[in-house]
Amino acid sequence: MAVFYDITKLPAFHNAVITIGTFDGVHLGHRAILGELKRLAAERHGESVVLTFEPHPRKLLFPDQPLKLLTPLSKKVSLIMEAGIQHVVVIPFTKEFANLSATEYIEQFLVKNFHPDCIIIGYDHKFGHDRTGDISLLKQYAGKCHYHVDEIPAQLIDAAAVSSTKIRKALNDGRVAEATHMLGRPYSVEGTVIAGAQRGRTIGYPTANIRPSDPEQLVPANGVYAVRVRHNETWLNGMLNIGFNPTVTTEKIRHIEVNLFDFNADIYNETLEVAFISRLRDEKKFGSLDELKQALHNDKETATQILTPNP
Ligand SMILES: Cc1cc2nc3c(=O)[nH]c(=O)nc-3n(C[C@H](O)[C@H](O)[C@H](O)COP(=O)(O)O)c2cc1C
Ligand SMILES: Nc1ncnc2c1ncn2[C@@H]1O[C@H](COP(=O)(O)OP(=O)(O)O)[C@@H](O)[C@H]1O
Repeated sequence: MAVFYDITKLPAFHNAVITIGTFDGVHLGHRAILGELKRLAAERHGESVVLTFEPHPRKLLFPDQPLKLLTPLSKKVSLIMEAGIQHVVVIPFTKEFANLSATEYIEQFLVKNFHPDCIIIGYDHKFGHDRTGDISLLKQYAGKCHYHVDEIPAQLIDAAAVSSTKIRKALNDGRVAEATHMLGRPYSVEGTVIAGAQRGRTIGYPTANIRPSDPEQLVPANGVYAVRVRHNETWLNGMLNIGFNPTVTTEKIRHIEVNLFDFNADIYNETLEVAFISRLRDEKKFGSLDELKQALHNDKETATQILTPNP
């Protein structure tokens, strides 16, 4: 099992069964493809290999359109590995790479580097300069280049009814439970605990301020959420606010802060992973600190109900 970042230093894979994609989010649609890759690799006595791109192609092709991602590269790689794939190759998505014609992509990139036994791709996958390559071109070259093509049919991809874009939209609207359904796991963001204004403890709700480790990762819509939080190897329940804390400040600085239940420790500079379970409400400007405290009390009750498994 290994991750390769340098395409000039690849081992000779044995009967490589490969698939290619950006896989942002490693959602249920991606998982269907990874499952097929695993199954075919076993059937053909080959090694399973996922080729993925970094940076995300849209960042290079459309630099003016901001794009926040669902999974930082390290998370994406570990999710693919956890799905049981043997090798992940990270391909630098450069201008030069994007400019390969569809036939160069097949012969100079895929065949020369991987000598694939089998290539698995979705029925609608496009590749090469201007995305002119498709599955029929790949099939045309199969005999000459000694590989098989395995097509993931529309039913399998569409059955998942999932796309990275749909998940980004759901999260940007705060619909985190819908994101969970499409991802097959709760959406999560990892970050470091930084110092805040130290007001939280004075109102009885200390809140760890989180700075995401990857500034390119999507942070869900402003609002209050029930969350599970990983601190080292332990998962804790908590409630989290994303927003501008309008009750206590007029500064337009977006904060992400979490109050952990049944927890009391100084965790400045430590790493937390926040998994978004349920949206509770919008952030509000309350008339007083007492009203804010009352709201936090209610949020804690609601979050506890949501996060506690029914007996
Ligand atoms: C679950 C939760 C919900 C919150 N909801 C609001 C809110 O609706 N409006 C608001 O102004 N601040 C809200 N806050 C933020 C508090 O204003 C903030 O935690 C407090 O001022 C402490 O800030 P500090 O950690 O920077 O000291 C919320 C915080 C949490 C943890
Ligand atoms: N239950 C808890 N939930 C969140 N943070 C806690 C908790 N107990 C202790 N802490 C610590 O207190 C800090 C938050 O206190 P707070 O007064 O809100 O200060 P700050 O404004 O610097 O975040 C956290 O960063 C963490 O180190």
